[in-house]
Amino acid sequence: MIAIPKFFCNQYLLRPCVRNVFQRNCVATFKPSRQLKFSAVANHLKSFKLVTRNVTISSNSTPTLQQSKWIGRWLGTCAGMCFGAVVIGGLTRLTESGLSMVEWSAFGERPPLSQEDWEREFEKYKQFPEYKQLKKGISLEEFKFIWHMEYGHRMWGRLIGAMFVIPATIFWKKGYLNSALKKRVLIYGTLIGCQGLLGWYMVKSGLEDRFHGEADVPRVSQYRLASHLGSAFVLYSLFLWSSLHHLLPAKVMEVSKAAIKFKRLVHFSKGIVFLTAISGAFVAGLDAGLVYNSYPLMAGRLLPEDLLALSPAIRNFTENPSTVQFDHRTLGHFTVLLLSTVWLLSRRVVLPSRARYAANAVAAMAWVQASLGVATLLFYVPTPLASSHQAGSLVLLSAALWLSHELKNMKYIPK
Ligand code: HEM
Repeated sequence: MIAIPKFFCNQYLLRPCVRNVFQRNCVATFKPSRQLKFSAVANHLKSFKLVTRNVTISSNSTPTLQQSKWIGRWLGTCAGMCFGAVVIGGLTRLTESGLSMVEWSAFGERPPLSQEDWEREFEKYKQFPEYKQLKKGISLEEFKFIWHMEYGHRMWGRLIGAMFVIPATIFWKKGYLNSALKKRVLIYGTLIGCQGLLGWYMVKSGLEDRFHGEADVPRVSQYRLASHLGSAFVLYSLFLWSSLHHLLPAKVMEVSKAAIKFKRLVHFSKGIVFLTAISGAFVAGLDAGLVYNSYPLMAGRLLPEDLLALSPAIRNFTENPSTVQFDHRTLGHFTVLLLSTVWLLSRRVVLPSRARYAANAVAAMAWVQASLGVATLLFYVPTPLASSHQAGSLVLLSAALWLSHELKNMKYIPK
């Protein structure tokens, strides 16, 4: 039996007959009669160990196919849970619940159990600007609702932590993880921790005593909201990418120069989807979805009158709600145009069949997402539409990631 790590196949671009066996597995096995065919491969694998008389070339750096599947399922579950966290976080923001818990503890806050506990918690909330300026006079029942929304979001985050750490420890101990995976696990774990800290750092900005006057609405900093959402998107993307790597490995293909250009365009589009999503976070953070509720014009104009109202001009891009909405619309339009071009080009180049499905999904989702955005605007940001638009951005990003993952192993080999 001969076992060969997948990265080796990618690196050496093995002939198609050999590749087909390798693509699906991190480790491929062969009967002794076929060994000779792979002797050339074996020669390259000097750092691997010859074990049995059937020539087992094994590397402690490679999980088996079965182990790889389990790792893929685990990372896929973490990705799904991150998706859930983004949706719950969005609902928490849209129901104005995010500032109801005024304290934070890394290992979990104890929920109030008795009537006295609840009243004490409510009293604490009353000391902060959101209650004083926005929610004065709400009942204890209303407070309980917003408190539970925020509590649910925090606990979901901790559940992700547990869902990540427990299997990671088991897989690590059982030797399922090679050194590259161990590094990744450490990075992902750190990112999960940072995500929680960033969440609290964001909430703190809404609790500070810095809101004065009627027009000054107590809310979290749009910069911190965008960072919290952005890092959630990064974490989700890493989990999804690694899960695809284990469950749906990309085909190794020799392709034309045009296909390589297409691959670069897909990478660029993925970046633009991410950028558009971050600009959306600024719209959400400044409640900029409520400043111009007409489409395609903004109060009858292509460019809003107050586009550069703040000085210095650079501040407008992150602090002026009109400019922030304008930028997000423009980026949204550009995203749709770009992804439609990707779809058109995908018909003209030779691609793996799954990549074609992914290109269809990306283009269709871009149109759905833009339509949801327009509807959110025209109906003055109702919670169900705004939440669907937010979830749609993750679906769109997932489709873009899937497409670029399918193209990952396409290589151009000059003749
Ligand atoms: C097609 C690419 C688009 C993507 C990837 C995208 C993504 C996003 C994201 C991630 C948010 C933040 C949601 C949140 O944190 O709650 C957002 C908010 C928003 N987007 Fe988009 N968007 C796109 C297109 C559009 C278009 C074309 C429009 C309208 C012309 C639009 C209007 C809005 C509005 C009004 C909000 C604020 C909603 C709120 O306050 O919750 N979007 N977008």
